[in-house]
Amino acid sequence: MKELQHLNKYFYKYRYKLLSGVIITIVARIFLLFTPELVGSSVDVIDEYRKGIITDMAVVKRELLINILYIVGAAVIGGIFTFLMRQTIINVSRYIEFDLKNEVYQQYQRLSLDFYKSNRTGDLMSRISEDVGKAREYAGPAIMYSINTLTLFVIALFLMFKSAPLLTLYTIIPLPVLSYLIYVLSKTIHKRSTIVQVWLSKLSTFTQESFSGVSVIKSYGIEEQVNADFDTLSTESREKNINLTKVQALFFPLMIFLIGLSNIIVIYIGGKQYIDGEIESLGVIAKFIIYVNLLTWPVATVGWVTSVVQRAEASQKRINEFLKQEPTIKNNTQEHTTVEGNIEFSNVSFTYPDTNIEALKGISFSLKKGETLAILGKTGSGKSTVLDLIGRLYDINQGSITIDDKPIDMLNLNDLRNSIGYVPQDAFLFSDTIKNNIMFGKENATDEDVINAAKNADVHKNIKKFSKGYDTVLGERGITLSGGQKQRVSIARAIIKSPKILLFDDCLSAVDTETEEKILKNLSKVSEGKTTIIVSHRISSAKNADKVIVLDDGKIIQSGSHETLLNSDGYYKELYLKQLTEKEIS
Ligand SMILES: Nc1ncnc2c1ncn2[C@@H]1O[C@H](COP(=O)(O)OP(=O)(O)OP(=O)(O)O)[C@@H](O)[C@H]1O
Repeated sequence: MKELQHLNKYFYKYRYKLLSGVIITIVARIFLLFTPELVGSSVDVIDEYRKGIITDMAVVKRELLINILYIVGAAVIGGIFTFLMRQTIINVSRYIEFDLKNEVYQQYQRLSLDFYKSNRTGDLMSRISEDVGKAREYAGPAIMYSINTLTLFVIALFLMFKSAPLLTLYTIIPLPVLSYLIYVLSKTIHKRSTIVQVWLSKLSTFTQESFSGVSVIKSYGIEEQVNADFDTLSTESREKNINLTKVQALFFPLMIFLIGLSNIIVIYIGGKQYIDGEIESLGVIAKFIIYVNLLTWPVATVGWVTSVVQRAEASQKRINEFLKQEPTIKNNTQEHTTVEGNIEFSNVSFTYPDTNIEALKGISFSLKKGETLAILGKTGSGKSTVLDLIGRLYDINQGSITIDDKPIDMLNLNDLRNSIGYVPQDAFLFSDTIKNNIMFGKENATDEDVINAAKNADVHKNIKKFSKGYDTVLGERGITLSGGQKQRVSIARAIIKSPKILLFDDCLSAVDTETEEKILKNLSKVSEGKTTIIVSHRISSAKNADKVIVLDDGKIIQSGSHETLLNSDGYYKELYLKQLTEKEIS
């Protein structure tokens, strides 16, 4: 129960709702317990009439009618309170589930990139859905059924002991056995349903992938192979489901068997005691039969609740492990920082913590506010890493990075990131309208801002061609943009917020050189006064930059302006000549 203590703050938050739920539960159960006593007294009235103690039939009828009215009244009021019981306690558990999901989600947002590298997306999803769901079962149903059982048990046993102590002892003998068996059964059901879930998720991942990759499957003509694989998976999944149904099917027969057993004990022992004169009336046997039936469910839930609490404890443990993690990239100051855009790298080295790859080795360069730097180099030479370090997605291992002469880790992290417009190598767009995808960079942007940004990214004309224009929905169930269009929407998103620092990571690779030329021309206007870094494989993107650096295996092998680099032998000049020839040929 140690891990579940995390939920106590939520219980406290909803203490009034919870308390009213507890009271309502107790009241609901009390009304339920009127029935056995009333049935018992009805049977007694009939018995007394048969024995001649009551001689007037009208008295019998009146007594029975009153009892029936009480039973119906108690059932109606009990029913209303049972409804309210669910409305309070189960609702509280839904509120707690909502809060806990938000808490986990906010923690996900807080954590740094390395956290996402070391945890699989599936795991992150299941913490926030399945594990939170299991914790909810503890916060709602488990508590509700526990109070339910406790109230019923205490009051029913008191009433039963009062009228026939020995019979009570015999009657409750099978109940702990029932509770234990239900506990074992619930655990087995849980184990098997977890396996079913695993297979279900394998099936849905497989199906999802085969839908997304349908063009590859069709073009390779491997439909039959895919069908066969699906068949194997679904057969296995069916077997697991059948295994689960087998144990689930035991649940009710077991309950009915044990209720039957208790009934037999009541009738046999109760009957014997009645004959021997140890019980004063037949009504006792009648009401005991009802008590047994009333107690069976709550007793069964003791076993169920035990296994729910165990599961919730395990789930909450996994959730707590995530909640306890601290982001590796910390915001070291709450003071606001205004960023001007002067960037300096001094002898910076960086090794990725997860792969131990030394991506940068002793990099130094400086950029004044408003200057443009182009970074070129072979694939894997460390270009994107330089941009990631400016956004402080990672902290460096050696050397120093300063922004406006302040160490980067002493700037307010949110202010730093807000002053950066970053266009990643793989443009990521949300399944939302084009307008919202662009506005993502600036919440309060006007339509005019959106259009201007799209124009500068040279994607306005493309967007206008869609029948719904800027309201076109992208992604699943929406339009799929071409690689170049995605890149340009992503550029529009970065420039709309007019940031102090613009980082373009090879984001013109999917557009033709003519469009590239146009975008670069627009960007030179947009980026006026802003520090800009363009990572590229093309000389055309670098030629107008104030400075160029060429990286190779994490080191700077050339630096200077376009002109100076063209005048010296090396990677830059070779690339220039190669791309010049390609252009001439095309
Ligand atoms: N997130 C990461 N985690 C671990 N290693 C990484 C990560 N990103 C890059 N690397 C490694 O760091 C090195 C530099 O990668 P980087 O992406 O900076 O190169 P790049 O020059 O931008 O390459 P490209 O031109 O292909 O985009 C590579 O060896 C790469 O495998």
